[in-house]
Amino acid sequence: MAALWADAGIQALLRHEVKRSFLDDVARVAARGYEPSDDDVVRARLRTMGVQEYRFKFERGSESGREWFIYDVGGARSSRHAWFPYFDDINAIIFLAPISCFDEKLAEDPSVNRLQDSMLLWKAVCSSKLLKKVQLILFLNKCDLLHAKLARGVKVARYVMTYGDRSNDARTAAKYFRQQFKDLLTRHSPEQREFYSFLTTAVDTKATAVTVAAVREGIQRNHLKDADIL
Ligand SMILES: Nc1nc2c(ncn2[C@@H]2O[C@H](COP(=O)(O)OP(=O)(O)OP(=O)(O)O)[C@@H](O)[C@H]2O)c(=O)[nH]1
Ligand SMILES: [Mg+2]
Repeated sequence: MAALWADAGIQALLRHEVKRSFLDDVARVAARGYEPSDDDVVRARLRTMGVQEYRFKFERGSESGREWFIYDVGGARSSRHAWFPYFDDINAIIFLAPISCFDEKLAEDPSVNRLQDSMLLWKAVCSSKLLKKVQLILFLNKCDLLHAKLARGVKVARYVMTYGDRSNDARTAAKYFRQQFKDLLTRHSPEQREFYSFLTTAVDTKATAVTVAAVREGIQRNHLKDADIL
């Protein structure tokens, strides 16, 4: 199932158009009575401080009465220590890695490459004994920006030495990064586990809703299997 979705992600990636910025929309945003749309909300930069908890209770459908707890954790280095108390009793981690950032540095440490930092963090999560039973789901995010960056002529091989003479298109680059993350999971997980990955553009709310629905189903199925209900 994961592979199927990932391929769908590649198609979406190749079709993707770059999102507009707030500056393109200044008249609308500055108008009296402006109300942010869903697109505006996902385009806002709102740094997560510490950990934010969200609870959802389904009122209808097959999941009626079931409650989900979602914890959004800050990804900045100074926020990561706050994650550990939440490792105890979770079913799944959705890990977002920005694949367009292969040529960027961390704001908190300009000597560190952002994608490299994501990979090291992913490796640490995969290696954790505390998390060995937790389902890990990787979102290779910011595919629209990856596409735009490569179309502008930025060369992956200039920043990622191991990229070699592979083609400098978004599809090849995304596949290459996905394989790197997969290798880390395979090599560093304390127990064998499945690699679930999706190519995402989080600001594309329609496509993301489809991905999230698939992920939700996958987590649910895993949970029921673990509880021996399936
Ligand atoms: N173009 C584009 N922008 C994205 C995408 N995903 C996130 N962004 C933008 O990236 C910025 C940062 O997003 P946040 O959600 O604040 O990032 P975060 O990873 O939660 O950061 P922390 O809360 O500090 O951990 C926002 O302006 C988002 O709109 C994407 O797939 N494509
Ligand atoms: Mg955040």
